[in-house]
Amino acid sequence: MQDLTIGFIGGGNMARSLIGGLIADGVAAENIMVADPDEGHCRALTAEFGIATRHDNAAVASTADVVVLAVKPQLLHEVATGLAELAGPGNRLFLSVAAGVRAADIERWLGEGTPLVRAMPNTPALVQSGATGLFGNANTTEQQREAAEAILRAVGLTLWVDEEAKLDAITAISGSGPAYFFAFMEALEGAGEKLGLEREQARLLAVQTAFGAAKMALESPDEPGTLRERVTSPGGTTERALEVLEAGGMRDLVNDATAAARERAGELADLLGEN
Ligand SMILES: NC(=O)C1=CN([C@@H]2O[C@H](COP(=O)(O)OP(=O)(O)OC[C@H]3O[C@@H](n4cnc5c(N)ncnc54)[C@H](O)[C@@H]3O)[C@@H](O)[C@H]2O)C=CC1
Ligand SMILES: O=C(O)[C@@H]1CCC=N1
Repeated sequence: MQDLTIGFIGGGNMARSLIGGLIADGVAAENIMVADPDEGHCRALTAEFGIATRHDNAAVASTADVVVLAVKPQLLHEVATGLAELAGPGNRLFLSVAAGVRAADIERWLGEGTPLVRAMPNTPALVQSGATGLFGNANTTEQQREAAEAILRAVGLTLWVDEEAKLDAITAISGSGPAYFFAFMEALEGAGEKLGLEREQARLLAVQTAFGAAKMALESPDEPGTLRERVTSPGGTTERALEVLEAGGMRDLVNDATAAARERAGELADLLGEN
């Protein structure tokens, strides 16, 4: 992994998160390059991580062992067809992080036989606490799968799926998931303010509590349900609050929200796969 050269096509939020995590994990800045038409994004990445940036996708892809496709799903067709000369059977590995674009479509755009891994990471990769689902097409070698996994493992947890459709579920749970937890933190911060705390105090308490709960849930042998029960004294304050959340349909809401996200991933795949 340390010797791999990694070329990012697109240097936005997700690329920045992955690059930050890779650098923090000890990958040399010389082994990472980014192509992005946005001068501001390029300058910011060079200033923050000391990596080289270009405006030319092919120039970056041609020097990379692994090409990470990190543009918006709607741009992937144009970007992939522009890199077709650098792809193909037995050639470098392409690693797409785009939500809702199927491996078969990306392979068709790059060229049949191209080794391709589809990944669904999330932005906590920036602080090496990401969660990524991975799916490799039939053209990938064991070594290439290991390379893809090593890149994503450097920034958090990785998990392979044997059916590509499961990536859409992963998108709904952990790809989009950080936004749900941030939204909950925002809500808790606002609620704290309404209850008379300073905004800053409420934010700190909300964020630290989310962190503490996540750390406990990760480190404890007990399930989240058991940890929840331990906070909930019979006849106490937590019980009263949870009753309100349950009565408001919290679980149904979470089911509906994640089903909607998964459906959107499928819609995007159908729409973008028409190209
Ligand atoms: N943001 C997130 O939490 C996650 C995003 N993803 C996926 O990552 C991909 C990128 O998303 P974000 O980073 O959020 O978007 P973004 O908009 O922050 O970044 C996209 C970057 O691509 C650049 N770009 C535009 N046209 C280009 C071209 N022709 N060639 C090269 N670069 C070009 C833009 O200037 C921008 O810097 C998407 O496909 C998304 O589905 C996946 C998991 C999580
Ligand atoms: O919202 C999106 O479409 C992307 C994919 C997962 C997180 N962000």
